[in-house]
Amino acid sequence: MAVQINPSILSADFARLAEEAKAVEGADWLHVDVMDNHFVPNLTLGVPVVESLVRATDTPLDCHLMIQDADRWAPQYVEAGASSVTFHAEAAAAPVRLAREIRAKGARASMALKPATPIEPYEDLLPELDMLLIMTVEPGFGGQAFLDIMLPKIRRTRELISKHGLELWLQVDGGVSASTIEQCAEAGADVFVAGSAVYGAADPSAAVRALRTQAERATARSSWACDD
Ligand SMILES: O=C(CO)[C@H](O)[C@H](O)COP(=O)(O)O
Ligand SMILES: [Fe+2]
Repeated sequence: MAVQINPSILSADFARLAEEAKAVEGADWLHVDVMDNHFVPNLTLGVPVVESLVRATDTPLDCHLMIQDADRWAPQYVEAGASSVTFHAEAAAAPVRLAREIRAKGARASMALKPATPIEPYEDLLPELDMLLIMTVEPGFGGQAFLDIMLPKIRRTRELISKHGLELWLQVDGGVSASTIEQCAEAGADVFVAGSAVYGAADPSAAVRALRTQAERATARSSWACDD
């Protein structure tokens, strides 16, 4: 699968969301961080803003729900027009049922793991998912330092994906930048969320292109991609 770069609008100017979304057209997806001030200690946006963003950009929306009661809310983000919906494993009472509901409503189903949540208990669920998100910071805020202690979990997840012959995408989110994206790609990630590294740059589109080039080069020299 080709490398994908997903700018996170968490680091954009929320008073100019439509313009900020257009500033990264050419990216694969627009990553939208939904926070409820319960699952994480921060509050961002909800369904009405997602509906407006869908109308404001041609880039498909990758909604990352950092909210409690994911079983109740995630389907509403599909109805709002999100093309991919990620719920947290820690916030879903019935993750298999929820993933099936998201797919049945027409979006890609994705599950996220906080840094302290291991992948191993979820091995049998992987075929139910289109993407697995490994958080490389504690969720809640942009601009945090990348947790390189997550690299072994990325490697183990890539091994499970290969072992089961799955098409599952492996996303990393948090502290992904020019300094860290190559380690993530070499470990096995193929979808990269970048907030501050894109919106903090003078030219966000150029930052997306530069990150893509770095990730493609790192993937090409990685052992996991060569094994395919
Ligand atoms: O989910 C998130 C935080 O919980 C964000 O997507 C993430 O932190 C992006 O910001 P940055 O690239 O600046 O770390
Ligand atoms: Fe995110």
